[in-house]
Amino acid sequence: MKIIEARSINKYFYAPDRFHALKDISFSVEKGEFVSIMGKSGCGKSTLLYILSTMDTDYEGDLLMEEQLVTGLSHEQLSKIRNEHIGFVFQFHYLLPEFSVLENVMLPALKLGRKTKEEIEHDAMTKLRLLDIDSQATKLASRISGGQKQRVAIARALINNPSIIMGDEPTGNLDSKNASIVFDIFRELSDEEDLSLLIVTHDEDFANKTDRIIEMEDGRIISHKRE
Ligand SMILES: Nc1ncnc2c1ncn2[C@@H]1O[C@H](COP(=O)(O)OP(=O)(O)OP(=O)(O)O)[C@@H](O)[C@H]1O
Repeated sequence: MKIIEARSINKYFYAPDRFHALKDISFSVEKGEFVSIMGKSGCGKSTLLYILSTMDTDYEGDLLMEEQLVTGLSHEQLSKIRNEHIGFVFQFHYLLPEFSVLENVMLPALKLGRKTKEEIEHDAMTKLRLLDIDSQATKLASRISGGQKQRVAIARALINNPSIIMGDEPTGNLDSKNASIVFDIFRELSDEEDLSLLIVTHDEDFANKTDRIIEMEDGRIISHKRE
């Protein structure tokens, strides 16, 4: 099944001048597939991820999630889809420093309001165990290392059991040892949990180990390299 699909997406910016930022972008990510997006600075990677994650609705073309058209839905509907289907991991973890590790992971599920606090706490501990960071649960998020913070950010991205994880340089701020730990976690999530991953990276070693590399140049996809 296609978890996400872009059909002929074009994006223009109008300030200061008209600028064609994404040119006829078409591709899809299958269930359980681990895909990386590479390309020089300014080629449009973040702009594309912003559209695919349904945050930016100002584009031409169609976006489908789990084979349903999402282009044209209201902001409320999109926000629901985002919360239920997409987990985000960024270069900077954006954890709330004054909250505990456990509370940070619980937050997106509390926001969704589907389960009791006890159930959410149980789920959050399960995710923290999966990321092998449950021993840090009661610590303040500001009091753990950079690599640990990124693992907590991944646990948080997983809390609502999304079908896809999208990442904008999630290992960009980590040393090589921690970057490799985070990569291995992504690989395991793809192989064992059948989770789809779409990760923007500048790290060629990282990209070479994913299932497919989407290479961008000047707003276009110029190749799909399958490993
Ligand atoms: N809000 C905006 N208004 C005008 N132009 C923009 C805006 N946002 C991005 N751009 C332009 O669109 C192009 C793509 O930007 P984008 O941030 O997607 O690149 P990127 O590939 O993610 O780069 P990087 O690797 O440096 O993060 C760039 O030329 C950028 O200057």
